[in-house]
Amino acid sequence: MATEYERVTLVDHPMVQHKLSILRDKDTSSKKFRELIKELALFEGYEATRNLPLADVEVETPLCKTVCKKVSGKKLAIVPILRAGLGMVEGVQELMPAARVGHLGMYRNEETHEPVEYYAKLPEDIANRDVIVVDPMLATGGSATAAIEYLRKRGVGGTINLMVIVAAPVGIECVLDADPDVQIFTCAIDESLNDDAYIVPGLGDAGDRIFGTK
Ligand SMILES: O=P(O)(O)OC[C@H]1O[C@H](OP(=O)(O)OP(=O)(O)O)[C@H](O)[C@@H]1O
Ligand SMILES: O=c1cc[nH]c(=O)[nH]1
Ligand SMILES: [Mg+2]
Repeated sequence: MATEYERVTLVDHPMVQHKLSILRDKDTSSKKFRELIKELALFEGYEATRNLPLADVEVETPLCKTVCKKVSGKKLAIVPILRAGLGMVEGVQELMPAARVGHLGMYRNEETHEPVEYYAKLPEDIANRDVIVVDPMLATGGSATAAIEYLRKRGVGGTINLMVIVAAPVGIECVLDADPDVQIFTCAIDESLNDDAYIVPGLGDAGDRIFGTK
């Protein structure tokens, strides 16, 4: 559904809200957490690809020839922000098996909360692709903004969609201000950030919960 922000879509299907509630629960296991992140990424992917262009194709059914539609336009790349974004890749890949995957490694400095870039490996032809950046958490917006700026510097001139699971208003505003074209998809817009820049109520540290590191 539309939100107060022009370029932000809230994916609030009842099944999404149900799964998100389980994801937020501190007693949800790491295994279940990974499954839910993957499922939510698949559901969100439907929304993020809603406006993909279609072209006519001729198909011969067992009965006759007919004209149908197939997705056309630019090829896609999925770009997870490591680590937590990795948890969303498989869900989006189920929807778009042919999409290439690029990786951007970033972690937040615990004191300044600024993103530190430590890895990048993108498809060679990234400049010619539309991109879906995936990361479950949009907190201050520093990591997502840095990722989008990196992609623009690497020549991505077309569509960049950012898919997150939980977003804070300050993070949304940071990303929208930084890029005039980016579209954001999120399953929830939470209240605020705490003093450690964690989203409240949020779901904790997504990377640690996916990989069991804490
Ligand atoms: O909007 P921001 O304030 O930048 O915060 C969000 C970032 O923080 C988390 O990553 P983290 O730094 O915990 O790294 P990890 O995925 O390796 O755990 C999260 O997955 C985002 O990338
Ligand atoms: O709430 C938050 C904020 C940043 N990163 C997370 O994993 N969770
Ligand atoms: Mg983390």
